[in-house]
Amino acid sequence: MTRSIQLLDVTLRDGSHTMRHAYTEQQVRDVARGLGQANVPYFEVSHGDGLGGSSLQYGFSATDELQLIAAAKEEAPNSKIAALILPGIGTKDDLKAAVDAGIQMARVATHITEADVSKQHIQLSRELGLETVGFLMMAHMAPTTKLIEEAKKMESYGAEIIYVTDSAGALLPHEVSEKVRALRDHVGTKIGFHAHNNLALSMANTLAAVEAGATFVDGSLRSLGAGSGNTQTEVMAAVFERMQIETGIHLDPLIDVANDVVAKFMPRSQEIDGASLILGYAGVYSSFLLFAQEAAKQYGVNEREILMEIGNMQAVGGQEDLIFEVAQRLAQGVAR
Ligand SMILES: CC[C@H](O)CC(=O)C(=O)O
Ligand SMILES: [Mn+2]
Repeated sequence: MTRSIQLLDVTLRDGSHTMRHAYTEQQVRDVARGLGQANVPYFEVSHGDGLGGSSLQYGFSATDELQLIAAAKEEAPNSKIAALILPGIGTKDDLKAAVDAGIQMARVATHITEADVSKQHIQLSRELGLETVGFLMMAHMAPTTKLIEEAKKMESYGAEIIYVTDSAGALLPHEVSEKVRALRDHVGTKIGFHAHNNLALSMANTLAAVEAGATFVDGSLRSLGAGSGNTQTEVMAAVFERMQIETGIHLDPLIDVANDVVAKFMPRSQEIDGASLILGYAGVYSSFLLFAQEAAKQYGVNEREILMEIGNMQAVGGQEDLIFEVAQRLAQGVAR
């Protein structure tokens, strides 16, 4: 029997962190057109922190995300466009507006232990006729039993796909296998996996997820995403083709858009440098990287020390302010 996988590209959302939320409409059009030509089934467009993320706390978007979603839809009418939404950041009105702009999938994201807050957004997403994902972030921070408990809540609210999201790029392949297999055995939804490459494990972890039963996997072109980026979409498509796993994707135009479009505007190539390695090692949210670098510069302290301390504190998304507090304390030589 031929196996098939749905590939979801997050260049135009997770990549937005690395682009400092400054995607132009033209860049989005060019990437979306390429993804459409390559027959990529799903791709995500929005501020890096999801709908409504444009703010002082997370960074203002240079271009309104609804305008970017509408432009992407025009360029890739046959791909399904997803938007991420975090309850507490994106409102129900943001979700309705995104539907008018052209999304067909909502990915409702919460911290791994906080699925309760996704109820209203998941229910609304279903009412709006969207394909609905529960996106459990920072999956390394909870034992598998807790993951199952939280996933079951999302399933009961109406989620059709539940993601194990390795936001920090901290999971090891055997841990991914265990988590995905447990979901497969205990939850009735489809299962997805989202990786970050901070420990150079994103591809290995993605394959572990697929072998354990995930049928949705995320990637970004040239790995353009937070921290060291995500599993590289075009590489993943090539690997799946070699494994005779059906994705429906045309490899050549995908490689073209990665190299002729994305590589031309990305601020730097996605490598694992000292700081991004520490994200994975210490279990820190990948989108904290640029904040830590900024704080290190501002207070004249070492960015790796900040990230190690943030990892020890088990900081979670929404606690970006802590990064600056830690930097200030380190500059003053004050221990926690
Ligand atoms: C909400 C921000 C975050 O970037 C979502 C995500 O992609 C992750 O947790 O990895
Ligand atoms: Mn991510």
